[in-house]
Order: sequence, then C-alpha cells, then structure tokens
Amino acid sequence: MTSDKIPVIVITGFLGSGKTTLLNRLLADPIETAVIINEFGDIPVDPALLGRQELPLTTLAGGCLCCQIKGALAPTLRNLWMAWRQAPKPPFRRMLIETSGVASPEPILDTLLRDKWLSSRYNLAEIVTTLAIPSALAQLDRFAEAKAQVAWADTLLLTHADLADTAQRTALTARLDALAPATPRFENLAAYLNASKNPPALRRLPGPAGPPRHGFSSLSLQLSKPMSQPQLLSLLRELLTGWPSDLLRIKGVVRLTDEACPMVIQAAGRHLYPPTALAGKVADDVGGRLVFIASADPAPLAEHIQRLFGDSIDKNALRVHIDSQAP
Ligand SMILES: Nc1nc2c(ncn2[C@@H]2O[C@H](COP(=O)(O)OP(=O)(O)OP(=O)(O)O)[C@@H](O)[C@H]2O)c(=O)[nH]1
Repeated sequence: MTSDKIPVIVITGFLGSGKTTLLNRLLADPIETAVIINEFGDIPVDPALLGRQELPLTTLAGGCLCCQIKGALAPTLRNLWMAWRQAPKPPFRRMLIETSGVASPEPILDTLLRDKWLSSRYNLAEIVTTLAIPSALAQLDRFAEAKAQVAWADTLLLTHADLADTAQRTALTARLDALAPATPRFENLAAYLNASKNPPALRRLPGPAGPPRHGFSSLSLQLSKPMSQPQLLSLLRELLTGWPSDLLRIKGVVRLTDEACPMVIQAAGRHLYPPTALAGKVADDVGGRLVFIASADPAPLAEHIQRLFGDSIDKNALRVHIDSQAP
C-alpha cells in the first residue's frame, strides 16, 4: 500500500497571504493533481482564480475545515481515492489542499493522520504556510490561528516581499526565529519552488484538543448589475478605511461596465490591489460576487455594505456567516 499512497500537500496561511498564488504555481507543474479548496465565505471565489480548470476539484465552502466543515474532509478524500482507484488511468498522483485563511491546520492533520483508512492511502507530505511580510507580524500578534499555522508548518513561505520594507522583514524574521526556529523558511516563491525538499520523515500527531475557537465572520454577496470600476473601488476603499482593523479580506470576481472581461478583486491587510482581468472566463452571475471576511460582529459591516452598495446588491443572495464557535 505504501507505494500507492498519494502525497498530500496542505497549503495554509492567513487571509490573503498567497495560498491561491502558490496553488496556481504548483498546478503549472505537469503532475496530475487533485485539489480541495476550503473557503470560509459562503460563495466560493478561489476556484474561478485557478489557471487550470480541468482537474479533480472539490470546493468546501461556508466554514473552516478545522471546525464547521471538518467532517466533510474525510468523505471527500475517500470519494476522490475511490474514483482514483476505479479510473482506467489514475486521474491524479498528488493532492493539494488549500485551507481557508482562518483555519488552524491541526484538525486537518488529525483527519489525515489518525483516520486509519485515509492514512494508509494518503501520505501527508508537507504543510506549507504562507506569510505576507507586511502584515504577518500583526496577524501573529492578534490571531491564534496565524500562530497555529506557523507552529504546524513544515515549510514557511514568505510572500509580498516587494511590498515590504526592511523594518517589516527584520521584525518578522525575529518573530519567526522565536516561534519556529527550526522550520525551513523561504524568502520568496521562486526560492521555494527551486528548493529540493525531502518530505518530513517524522510527524507528531496533534493532541486531542477540541475544535479551535474562532471569532471570524464572512459576508458573501452577489451584485445584481455591473458597476463601473471607479465606483466599485471607491466603495471598497471606503469600507477598508471605515474598518481598518476588522475587515481582514475582500475578494471576488465581478463584472465592470468599463471592462470586457470579468475582473478579480483582491484586498488584504488594508491593501487594495488593482483589479486584474480573468481572461477567457465567463462570470456565472450577472454582476459578479464579493466576499468580505471580518474579525468582528458582521452586522454593522453588513449594514454599511448594504448602505453603500444599495440596489447594486442582490438582496436574496446576501449571506452572512458567523463562526459558530466564536467566543
Ligand atoms: N505584490 C504582491 N502580491 C502578491 C504576492 N503574492 C500574492 N499576491 C497577491 O495578493 C493577493 C492575495 O493572494 P492570494 O494568493 O489570493 O491569497 P490567499 O492566501 O489565497 O487568500 P485567501 O484564500 O482569501 O486567504 C492577490 O491579489 C495576489 O495576486 C506577492 O508576493 N506580491
């Protein structure tokens, strides 16, 4: 059975730290790969951002793999393995799991390592944690999940070096030296991809801790009609300014009146990225969709969003998801 085991790479890291970017880069390798993407928001966005679409892809949305939808991981892995066994030509030789940005990885390890059926068929090869240099230190100070992602990592991948200054680099290095002194660290994606890595031989089983306690919420919406780019960006900037520490992430795929292609919207760590075209793809909803992830009670944020967007929001598709284990 050992030679049949499918290697699993878990990609974790805080909101907006570069997990999907890494996933896309790994998918550029000519290795047949199955992908499981976990999104905290109710309306998934990441699958639309994948450069490769013709792969076994499962999206588990509306919570974290470490708590609300932990139970979904084992059956998903089982079903994929059965399909793999029954296919005339195995459709994949590697499994990549992207966790949500607010997930603690240990319950995922627990599923992969303790479930006898799964652990005899899948080999947990690596947990790679992405950390955006400009925002990682504040996230490590504030969120237990960010610390857990570092603590369980086999590899730390630093990202957003181009947006970081020397002070941010030095402070993060000192923090990681204290938190995870022995964990290999890569300064950028290219260095990570170039490194020849051996999967860790020995792996500790997580302790029997209960599900993690989060305090996150998400708000997912569909736009009922396309907006103009300046109009949308101005609304998003107003939200980022109005909620400087509670609004952790915005992402989405939207239709804009002044663009022919659907456009990808990204904001993380208060930074709003310029929208990028999702060339060759057709948005499956009229105006597109946006997901907001916050660390606070989402009601005032939802009210603010509704007020700002007015009738551009499809009210029937507005979903607020509050972490049920919030303290
Ligand atoms: N400038 C810069 N932008 C980056 C870098 N890595 C990723 N990004 C951008 O940062 C934004 C967030 O990246 P993602 O890969 O979607 O982050 P993520 O961790 O998957 O986000 P969530 O799934 O929402 O937690 C996107 O706009 C990326 O293009 C980097 O090294 N430098």
